[in-house]
Parts: sequence; C-alpha cells; structure tokens
Amino acid sequence: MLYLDVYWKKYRNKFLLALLFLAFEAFADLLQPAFMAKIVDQGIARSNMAAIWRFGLLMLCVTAIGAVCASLRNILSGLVSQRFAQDLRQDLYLKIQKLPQTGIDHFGNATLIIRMTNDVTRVQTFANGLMRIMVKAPLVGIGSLIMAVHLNPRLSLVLLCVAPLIALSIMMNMKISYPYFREVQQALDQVNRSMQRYLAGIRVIRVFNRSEYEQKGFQKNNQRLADLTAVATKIGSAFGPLVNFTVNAGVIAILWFGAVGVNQGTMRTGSIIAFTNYMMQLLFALMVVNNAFNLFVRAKASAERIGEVMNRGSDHTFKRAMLTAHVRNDSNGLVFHKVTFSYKNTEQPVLSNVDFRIEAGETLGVTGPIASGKSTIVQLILRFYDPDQGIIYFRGHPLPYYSLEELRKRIAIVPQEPLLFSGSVKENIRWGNEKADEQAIIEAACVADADDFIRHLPNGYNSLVGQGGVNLSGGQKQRISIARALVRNPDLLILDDATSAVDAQTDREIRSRLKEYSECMTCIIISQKINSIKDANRIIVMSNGMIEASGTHQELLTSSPFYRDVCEAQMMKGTEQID
Ligand SMILES: Nc1ncnc2c1ncn2[C@@H]1O[C@H](COP(=O)(O)OP(=O)(O)OP(=O)(O)O)[C@@H](O)[C@H]1O
Repeated sequence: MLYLDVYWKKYRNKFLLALLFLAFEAFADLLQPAFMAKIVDQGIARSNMAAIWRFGLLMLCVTAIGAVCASLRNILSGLVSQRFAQDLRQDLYLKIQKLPQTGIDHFGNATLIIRMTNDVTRVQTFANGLMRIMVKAPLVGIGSLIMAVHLNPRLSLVLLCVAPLIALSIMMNMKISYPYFREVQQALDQVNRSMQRYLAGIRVIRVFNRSEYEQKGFQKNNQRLADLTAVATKIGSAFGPLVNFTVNAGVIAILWFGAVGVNQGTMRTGSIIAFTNYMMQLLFALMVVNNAFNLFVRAKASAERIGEVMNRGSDHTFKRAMLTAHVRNDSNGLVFHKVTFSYKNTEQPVLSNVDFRIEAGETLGVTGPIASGKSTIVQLILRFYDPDQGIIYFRGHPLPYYSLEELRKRIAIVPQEPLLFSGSVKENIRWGNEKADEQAIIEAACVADADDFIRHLPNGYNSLVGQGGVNLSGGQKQRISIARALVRNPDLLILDDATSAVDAQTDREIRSRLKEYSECMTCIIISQKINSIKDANRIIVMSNGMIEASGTHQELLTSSPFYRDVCEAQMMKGTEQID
C-alpha cells in the first residue's frame, strides 16, 4: 500500500497535530480519577472543605483543557480525513482514466465505481477514527495501567490477568473476520454489476418481459451480500461482549479485593474508587481498540482494493527513442505488418497475420462477416490493445512511437454505437474539438448531412440532447457523431459501421461530401454495406481474423466469392441497389 505514502507526507503534520491534541485530551482524562481519589480521601473522609474546593477546581480546569483539545482535534480530524478522501478519489479517477483497456476489462465498471466510492469512504472513516478515538484509546489504556500500578501494585495483578485475555480475543477477531470483509466487498461489486446490467439494458429487458428474470439475478446477489455481511458482523459482534464480560469480571475482582483491603485498613476507599475508574477506562479503551480493529480490517480490505487499481501498471509504453530505428519511409499512411492478436480471454487469435497498407489521403474499406475481427483492427489502431505479434505503422512510425494523447489527437472515430451527452447539439459536436468555432461546427454538420435536420430542431444548434441522445433517431445520432469526428480535423478518420442507421441516399451523400472535405485525410470505412465501401481505394475482406481477399471493388467481384455473394444479395434486396 505504498500509494498511501503520498497522502501521509501531505497530511502528516496536521495528522500529528491532531494526535498531540488527542494526547492532551487523554492526559486530562487520566488525571480525573486521581483528583477524585484526593477529593474522597483528603476532602470527604476528613471533612476538609478547602481540599474539596482545591481539587474540585483543579479537576474542572483539567476537564476544560481536555474539552478545548477535543474540539481542536475534531476540527482537524474532519478536515484531514475529508481532504485525504477527496485527493484519493481524484487520484483514483485520474488513474482509471489512464488505465489501458486491458485494465478496465480486468476490473470491470461496477467494481471500479465501488472502489471509488464505498472503499474510499471506508478508508476515510478509519483515518478519521484514528485521529478521533482510536489513538486515544491505547494512550488512555496504557496510562490507566500505569496510574493503577502506581496507585496499588497488588490490585494491579488483577489487571495483569485480564489484559492478555482481552488482547488475545482482539487478535482472534481480526484474524477470523478479515477474509469475510473482503468477500463482503466483492459481493457488493456483484450487486452493483447486476444493477448496472439492468440499467444498461432497461429497454430491451422491458420489451422482452425479462424484468422478473433480471430481478431474480439481482435478488441472488443481494442475498449473498446480506448473508456475508451478517456473518462478518456476527463474528465482529461476538467478540465485543466477550471483552466486556472479561473486564467486568476484573472490576468485580477488584471490588472484592478492595473491600477486603479497606476492612483490613491497608487500602483507602478513594483509592479503590480511583482504581475502579482506571479499570473502567481501561475497559473502554480496550473496547474501542476492539472496534478499531473491526474498522481496521474493513479499511485494510478496502485500501488493498484501491491499491490494486492504483498499482496497476500501464501496458502502453511510450518508446519514441527506442523506436526511431523502425521508421518506414516508404509509407506516410497506415501499415499493418503481419499483425496477430488475441484478447486475454480468447483462445484463438482474433487477428492472424493481418497485413495491409493505405497511403495518406486514401480510403480503405473493411468488410466481412460478423465477428471476423473488423472492429478489433480499430481497437489496435487506437492502442486500446497492442498486437501480440507484428507492427502497426502510422505516418512512418510504429504506434508506440507516439504518446497515446498524440496518437489519438490525430485520429477520430465514429463508433458503431454513437455516444451523445446531455447538452446542446452544438456542444455535442464541439466535444470533438473544443477549439472548433461556429463555422467549423456547421461545416462539419453539412458534410455529415446533419445541418438540415439540426436547423429544423426547435432551437437549431442550441437544441438540447438528452443523455445518450434519447430524443434523437439512430440516424440523427450517427450524423452528429460523424460531425463531431470531423471537427477534430483528423489525419485518420475511422467510420465503424457509422452509417448503418442512415438510408442509402444519405449514405451516398455523406461519402461524396467526405471526399471533397479533406483530400489528405486518410479514411477507414468498416461496413457490411457494399455501397459504403465500394469507392474505397482498397477493400479488405476479413474472415475469421484473416484477410480473405483484398483489392478494389471490381477486383473483389472476381477474386472474393464472399464479396460477390454479399454484393448480389444486396442488389437482390432492392433496397440496397449497388450504384
Ligand atoms: N473485448 C473483448 N474481449 C474478448 N473478446 C472480444 C472482445 N471484443 C471482441 N472480441 C471477440 O473478437 C472477435 C472479433 O470481434 P470484432 O468486434 O472485431 O468483430 P467484427 O468483425 O467487428 O464484428 P461485427 O461485424 O459484429 O461488429 C469476436 O469473436 C468477439 O467475440
């Protein structure tokens, strides 16, 4: 948990100051039974009012100092723990932003959310507790022990028997309950995952009448969370009464021995009262330590889960210096050189020995059956993943030559599922390039054949789009998404099935405008629609992760049976006339 060092260094001084106030507070608590003994033995027993006043006032002063220290410590502990949690959440957010796709796949969305919220809160609660009570308890406990031994060494033997028993039960508590708290957090992840799944697919679930089925899945996860929490809490709460019982037995033993001592004239009543008080303070301290261990095991489990994310390395390496040796001067576009790749959980390679090139300003069409690896090509270009074998060159350099930011600045993608955010249409387009001015936005919308429909919206470019673009049709969303990609002025534009929801006429319109828009922009169009790719300089036909055929539209009509069949099928459908 080395990542916590940063926060320790940042807040160490304030933390230690809070502990100093806490120590004064503990000291004030410890003095009180001693004053009380003096009041009883020197004041009440001897009817000495002056002694009662003197020790009474001293006791009040010490209590007041303790109260001021407690207030200051409260202010500091609140401040430090909140700032610490804020920093931790912020850093975790930044770390998640920088995690490679393999890292995101590894954790999953649900657990990342829980780690950022619930786990951070647990660590914060523990840090706050440390400054409020957890450190005070051992101080008061040890102080009580010292004062008690000082007051009556013989009676202290009782403490020596009780204390190890209590320490033993606290250690057992920690050892037994720790694994359960880790499991509780994992179960919470599961509950979150079911909820996320439901919300993501809410429309489909309702249409298919599968709400009950989904509810059962949720119920199962929820039940597991409740069961595990119950077990973990039971274990924790079984130890509390055990500690309580042991200390109370100790108190009774002290009262019994004390009574015998008073009868024999070897002890004074005030000392017995003070001794019992110290014993109670020790009891309280040990109970707090026991609770603190409960909080500690939870916080430790949470801190480890946060640490797993914080310590996850970046798979991406920025190797500009190393890779200058690999420069390819023969191409200024995009080159896939014998690329083979599999996802972590796939046995067979998803791409095998894929080899193609497109020059700057050219258009590459990619087609092929479902799951043939078309979108995976895009994932590799954007470096969400790196190839297992082979090299991808962009503008003459292997991809790792560029920093991720630099690379992605030069590329724009229109994904299969357009993602719009709540805000105006204009804001959604400008999201692609915050420096884009009004004219650039309109120009991009015109190329994407979106200008016309946007102007017909109630407030034109200022019309509001709901989260996810709920108030727009699929085709409208796709066109705004294309405009957003264009305002980036990318060197490479990737359209991944980006016009699947627009009609053939609009599709043709967009393609012809794209050609005029930028002559030097390289373009990759992935599509099952032959019309969308037929004008490309080169088309590759993917099959089972391999390039089955490549060439121009005319060449493929003779060389690729798959391409020819798809072409004929789309012509026969009538709706997709190949022009
Ligand atoms: N993140 C992932 N993890 C594991 N396997 C994946 C992942 N993404 C895709 N795959 C698998 O890789 C294979 C190729 O998927 P890909 O999305 O590249 O196909 P595609 O040709 O684009 O398909 P489609 O036309 O349906 O979009 C599929 O078998 C798919 O299950």
